[in-house]
Amino acid sequence: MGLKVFIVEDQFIEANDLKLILESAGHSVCGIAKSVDAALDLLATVRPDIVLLDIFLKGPKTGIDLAPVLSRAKIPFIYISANSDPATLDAAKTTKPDGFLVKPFKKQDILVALDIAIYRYQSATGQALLHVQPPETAGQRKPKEFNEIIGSSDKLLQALELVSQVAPLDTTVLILGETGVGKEGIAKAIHQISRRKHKPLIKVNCAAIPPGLIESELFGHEKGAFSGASDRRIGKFEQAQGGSIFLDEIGEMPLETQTKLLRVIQEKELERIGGRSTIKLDIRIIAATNRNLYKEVGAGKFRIDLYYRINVFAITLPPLRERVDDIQELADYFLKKHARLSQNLPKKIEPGALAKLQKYPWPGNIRELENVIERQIILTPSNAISCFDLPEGPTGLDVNFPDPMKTDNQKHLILSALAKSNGKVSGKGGAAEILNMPAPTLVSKMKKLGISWRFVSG
Ligand SMILES: Nc1ncnc2c1ncn2[C@@H]1O[C@H](COP(=O)(O)OP(=O)(O)OP(=O)(O)O)[C@@H](O)[C@H]1O
Repeated sequence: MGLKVFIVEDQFIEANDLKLILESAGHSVCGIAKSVDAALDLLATVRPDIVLLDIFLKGPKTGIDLAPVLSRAKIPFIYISANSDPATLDAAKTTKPDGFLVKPFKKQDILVALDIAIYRYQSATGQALLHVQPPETAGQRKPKEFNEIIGSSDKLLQALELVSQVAPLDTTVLILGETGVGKEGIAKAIHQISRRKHKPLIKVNCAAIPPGLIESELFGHEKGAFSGASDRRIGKFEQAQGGSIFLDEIGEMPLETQTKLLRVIQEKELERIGGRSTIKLDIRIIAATNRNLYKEVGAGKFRIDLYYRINVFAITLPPLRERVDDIQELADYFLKKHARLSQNLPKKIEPGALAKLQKYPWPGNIRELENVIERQIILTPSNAISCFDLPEGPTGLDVNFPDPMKTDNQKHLILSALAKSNGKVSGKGGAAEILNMPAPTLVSKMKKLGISWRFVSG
């Protein structure tokens, strides 16, 4: 059974397009209004399940003026707007919408936004609209696409159910969860289940790229785009052509880059830095963060329009302390994995030691569990592990201290910065400034990585 949708939109063609999209998906449209006053008149006679609400309308009042009326009547609503001016978006945000779509949008964006809005609304109010089934997990078995994701707790299966629903579509997915919960594994699974699986999945760790280089990393540059750009560089978005891009730690992206990213996502095209031609993109975006992006929006660190673009379909992965049922399976998996790597027989964990693992709060989640097990294997000469040496309180282990240079491609990043600074290491415009690190640290990293002084001009 479909939803009863009410449309508030002053453009006839757009309202009609929306109607066709909704009806083709089995929903019904119980009214269309061009102004707030017309909407109020009609809403006195019909009770929709949800309202699609344009911001700028005919007459003096805006969709933002109608929002509190809808909230009081307990009718969920999604803003649909072409307007991304910050003051309007901020005002819209304070009305707590159930979704936000930025025009232009695709049919699938609308349908997914409706499902999510209703699902969120039902979870928040407990008021069932009956049309959307929350994922069922009782007694359910894990699909084989998730063989590499260990665990079978209800909370994990609920998240995997959402993954199965969204993966085959081209919808943007936002994966949320604390550090080490397995967000990257989920991004890989989404790509693998999608029609894009034979094309690349390109990962970008937004926290690991120095702010001065992030744009050329993402969007590429032409030869001569800036001093030191001696070759054309194809950015990560282009490398992902036909496939998916995984924007990890998206909450760390500098505001200026967010503006460009929003454009790329909206227009589905980009220009390399210094380039004149426009390159059409066919990519699926998967983003992840361990931050509360909504709070970042409030603090002015994340653009609200990008937030809604990215947050089309969010999947939250539970922390390990809420998946106690999975700890034994995960521990056995890591025991076998490390036995295989060291060509030994796996050790067993005694019940008392397992109980200790199950009581620990795991601030670093699965990554921390794997580290603890690996360490204990080394420290235990016998075949059975009878005890784990775990810190009493939260360990601080793996808690957000992103080291901008902790990447496999340090050398590449340093060389790119040197190319951009024309070989200058310290001072204004120098590589150290671009990389946002003290010059002596950079010099010592260069020595370690064998980057020759020959390269450096001053
Ligand atoms: N369900 C799982 N089964 C097996 N291994 C897992 C599972 N989830 C995570 N891991 C392992 O735990 C480690 C951390 O996972 P991952 O890097 O995906 O976490 P993350 O949420 O992306 O962390 P961060 O926010 O720090 O980037 C990886 O080594 C991964 O292989």
